[in-house]
Amino acid sequence: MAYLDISKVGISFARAGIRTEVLREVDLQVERGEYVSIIGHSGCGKSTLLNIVAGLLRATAGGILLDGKEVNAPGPDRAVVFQNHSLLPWLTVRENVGLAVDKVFRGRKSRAERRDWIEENLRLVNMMHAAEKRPAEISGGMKQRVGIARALAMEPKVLLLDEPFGALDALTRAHLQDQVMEIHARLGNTILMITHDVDEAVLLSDRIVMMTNGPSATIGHILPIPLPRPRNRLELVEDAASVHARAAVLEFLYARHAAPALAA
Ligand SMILES: Nc1ncnc2c1ncn2[C@@H]1O[C@H](COP(=O)(O)OP(=O)(O)OP(=O)(O)O)[C@@H](O)[C@H]1O
Repeated sequence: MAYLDISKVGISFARAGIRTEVLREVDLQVERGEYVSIIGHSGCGKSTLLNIVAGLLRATAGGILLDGKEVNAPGPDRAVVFQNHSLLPWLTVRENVGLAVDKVFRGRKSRAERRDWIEENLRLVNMMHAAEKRPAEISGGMKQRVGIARALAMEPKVLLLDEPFGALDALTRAHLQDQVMEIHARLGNTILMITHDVDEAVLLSDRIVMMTNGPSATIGHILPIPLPRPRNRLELVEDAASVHARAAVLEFLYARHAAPALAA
């Protein structure tokens, strides 16, 4: 059985007496250590799917198993990083990460071990130099790095990234993508990431999951990205397999499943 097994998941919402089916029969198996991206037009249900995996929403059909255990509530085995950082503004960078570490490891690690663990994770994202700063005193990219450190510090079984680089400028985004690639290479995390960015999906993923448009969205196609790692963004620009993968995703999104407004 796959490490993360999303099986025939569906969800519908009722509003003013009308039921809308957002997702139908979503089937996805993710192996341990795999980096899987989900791409699809705005509103198709990507965040809804991620929130179901996070346990923040309950599927109305199907189910999810993580490492053989049913997912039906949020838990520290699934850490989420959102597009807009969710750091507590009154705490320092170190305290923000510390809060998560204390929650997960109190009773299992001593105070000194927890302090070292916080530092190790801040070092992993190159944020030790700003450990005593508060979120308002650091840049958007730095805040996302702290969010990633906080998520990694929980040692989740799966890291859920909801457009983690979406609000950043292009250069900061590239820098952070490289950092996440390095961390993934070093730690072997299992990652499920939502993105709108085709190049980002090709650069980072082992597989790209392409969603059809909603309502009743589902997985239209899953594209393996057979590029060797470590990957280098400059080399990929002219790499035939990379160019081919990019074209396949663009074709899916803009020819076969154009956004409703574009298709009209
Ligand atoms: N709690 C809810 N109640 C009612 N409708 C909801 C709820 N959550 C999501 N939806 C609807 O589900 C659909 C999918 O939303 P979702 O945010 O998952 O899409 P998305 O693909 O992540 O979009 P984007 O790329 O713009 O972030 C939308 O039509 C949204 O209005």
